Amino acid sequence: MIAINNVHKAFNKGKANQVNAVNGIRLNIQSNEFLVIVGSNGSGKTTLLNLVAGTVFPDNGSINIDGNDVTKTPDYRRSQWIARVFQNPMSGTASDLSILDNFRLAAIRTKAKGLSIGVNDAFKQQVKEKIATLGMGLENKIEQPMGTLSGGQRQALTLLMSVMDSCKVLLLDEPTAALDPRSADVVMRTADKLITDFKLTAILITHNLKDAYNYGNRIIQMGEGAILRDLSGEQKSALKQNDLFDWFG
Ligand SMILES: Nc1ncnc2c1ncn2[C@@H]1O[C@H](COP(=O)(O)OP(=O)(O)OP(=O)(O)O)[C@@H](O)[C@H]1O
Repeated sequence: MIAINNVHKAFNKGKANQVNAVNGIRLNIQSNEFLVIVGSNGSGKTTLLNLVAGTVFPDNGSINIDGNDVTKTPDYRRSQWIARVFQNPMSGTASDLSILDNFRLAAIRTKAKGLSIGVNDAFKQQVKEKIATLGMGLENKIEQPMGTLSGGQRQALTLLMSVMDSCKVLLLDEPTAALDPRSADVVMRTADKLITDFKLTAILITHNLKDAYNYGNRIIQMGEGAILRDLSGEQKSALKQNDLFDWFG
């Protein structure tokens, strides 16, 4: 689904403060793979995600998504394949608008899966049914402004709106970093369920080693712009949580 072929990305190129953020990475991510990326601060995780999303272009190498060479394709044109959820729960939705209106906007923007656009009761009912699948009781609050919800509730709705798009790839950049542990737990479980239900290919960046252990079917550790470890399937299942802590020893 995603092929990253010998990709390099340096910042401040040719200057004394040049940083080789991504340093010749080769990575093939299969359809339905849920890849977790861990690594120390500054190891290049977000830059790698930005390269996949198209907000940053590589200096060399190529990137393919779903069989298309997207190396020079800007992010807004990659959104036909890719949805992205950021750390900040405020970044994905409009605070002053109701939950319903946020879904209406998302439906207009993306021709969201399973939603026919309109102001009628049928649309409202469809939104309620989608939101009910989160199991958070938010289907009874759809007239409430988004800004009145907690960060966790908002992040769960952002996730739902993102994946209802026709996307095949979900990028999660520390989606729970701003949340309390309980909300973080709800959001991660929601993400996991949506990834399974919508058969998505997903990449999660996290500093939470418990989440890195519990979620995903492949894990890579990055260091200095390179992949230090890459474990998938049974190798990941065989990992102990302490092994992950040892990686950062
Ligand atoms: N736009 C930029 N301009 C200059 N340097 C940058 C830019 N973006 C990233 N870098 C540098 O590239 C390196 C990798 O940064 P990146 O954000 O990808 O790391 P990260 O692993 O996601 O870190 P963290 O865990 O702290 O979020 C860092 O040294 C960072 O300072």
